[in-house]
Amino acid sequence: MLAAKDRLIVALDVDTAQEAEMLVAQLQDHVGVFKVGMQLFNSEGPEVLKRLHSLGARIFLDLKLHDIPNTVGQASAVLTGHGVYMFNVHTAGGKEMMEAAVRASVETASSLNLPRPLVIGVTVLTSINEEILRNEMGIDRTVEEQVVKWAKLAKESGLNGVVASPREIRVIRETCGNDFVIVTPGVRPAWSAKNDQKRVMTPKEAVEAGASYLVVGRPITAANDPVEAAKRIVAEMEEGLKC
Ligand SMILES: O=c1ccn([C@@H]2O[C@H](COP(=O)(O)O)[C@@H](O)[C@H]2O)c(=O)[nH]1
Repeated sequence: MLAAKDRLIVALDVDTAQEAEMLVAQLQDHVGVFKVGMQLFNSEGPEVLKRLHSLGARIFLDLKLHDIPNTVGQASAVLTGHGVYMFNVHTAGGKEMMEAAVRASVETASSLNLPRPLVIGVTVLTSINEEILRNEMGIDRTVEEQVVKWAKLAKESGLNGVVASPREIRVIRETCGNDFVIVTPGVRPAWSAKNDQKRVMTPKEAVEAGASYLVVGRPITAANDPVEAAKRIVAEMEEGLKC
């Protein structure tokens, strides 16, 4: 079983490689994975991955690919070639698109002799609630129903797991089993602000519910003392693992 620390993914939502490197240097003894998302990647390009890898960071590349199958397949091959630990696509892109991502990733990892990255499907973003789903997006299902529908499709398409809010973890586990990876943002300790996250739970609750990995950004990176914040979150996760 993964230790609490190894389940914590810190979102490096900063503009520069220098800021990201400082966070990695401070936090790498306290967390398992660092997430490079569209802000840092679009600002610094793939070079930032090399820089963070050279510090020993394990990277979740969160670019949420969503396009036609051929384009996503080709892009997945490129992302796999960067040697990342995990990357993601939108489940809303459909089965053919997800299968193309998995196929390209498996083939590229094998031809470059790299470990195969985890390919993860984003379901309903954690900033979306029932009202937004229905009134703005025109989806006539509950958030939970929609998340489960997409999680099943991700599993059928060969993905390793999904991104979902902590609130849907139990039902995804029941539907997709214990080996399915559940990566969960929308994690907020009682002592931090919710910001734009709508479907949240505490670190202890998310781990208790069965999360594989927790993604936490601002509660750590915007804290006065990021190391102390990460340690508090890991301690809360450890409580959850005991239950
Ligand atoms: O549904 C999703 C998918 C991705 N994210 C990403 O996770 C982090 C969360 O950061 P916080 O500062 O802890 O809110 C961020 O990089 C998002 O892009 C998500 O929040 N929800």
